[in-house]
Amino acid sequence: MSDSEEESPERQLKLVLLGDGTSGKTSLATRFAQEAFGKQYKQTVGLDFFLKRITLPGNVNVTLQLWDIGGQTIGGKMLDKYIYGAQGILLVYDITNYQSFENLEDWYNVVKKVNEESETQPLVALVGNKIDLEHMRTVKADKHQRFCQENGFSSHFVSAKTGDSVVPKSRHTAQSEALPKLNRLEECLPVLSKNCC
Ligand SMILES: Nc1nc2c(ncn2[C@@H]2O[C@H](COP(=O)(O)OP(=O)(O)OP(=O)(O)O)[C@@H](O)[C@H]2O)c(=O)[nH]1
Repeated sequence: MSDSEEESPERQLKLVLLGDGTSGKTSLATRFAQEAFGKQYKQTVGLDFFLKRITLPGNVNVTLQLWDIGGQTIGGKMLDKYIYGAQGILLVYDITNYQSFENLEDWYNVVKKVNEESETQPLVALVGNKIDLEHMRTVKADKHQRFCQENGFSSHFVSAKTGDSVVPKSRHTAQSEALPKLNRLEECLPVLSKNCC
C-alpha cells in the first residue's frame, strides 16, 4: 500500500433516518442518493440502505451510508442495533401530519437510550418533509424550532418531491422562491464529517 493510501483510509459516515411511516424517509434517501422521486408508497419493512459518495470541503471524500429505517420498527428489538454507531440522525416528520411530529419524541428517546453510554454523541437533524404541501401544514414552524432549540438539533424543512433543500438548487425543480430561507440537508454534512474524519 502506498503512503497516500495509508493516509487517506476510506471514510464512512453512517446516517440513520428515523420517523413514522409515510413521513418520507425512503423518498428523502432516494432523492438524496439517486435524485429521483416516486409517488407510489411502498412500506419499508425493517430497513433499507442507500450509498452516496460525496466530497466535502477540503477535498475529503466520504461514503455516506443512509440507513432508511421502516416506520414500523419503533418498539421492535432491532431498532437499537440499527441506530448504534451512527454519526448522524435525521428525525423526519411530515409537516401535514401532526402525529408524525409528536411521535418523534419516542424516536428520539430510543436514540438517547442507545447513546447514553457512548463518549461521542451523534448529531441530530430535525427534518420537516413535504414542504411542497405547505398549504396543508398542521405543524407550526415555531413548534419545530422549539423542539430544535430544546434539544440542540439542526433545523431543516425539505421536500423529497421537489428536491427542495435536499439537493443543490440548480438540480431540482425550483418552486421555492416564496418559501422562507431553508437549510440544505447537505449543509449539515461538513459538520457531521467532524465526527468521523
Ligand atoms: N407531496 C409529497 N409527498 C411525499 C414527499 N415525500 C414523500 N412523499 C410521499 O409520501 C409517501 C410515503 O413516502 P415514503 O418515503 O415511502 O415514507 P417512509 O417514511 O419511508 O415510510 P415507511 O417505509 O412506512 O417508514 C409516498 O407516497 C411518497 O410519494 C414530499 O416531499 N412531498
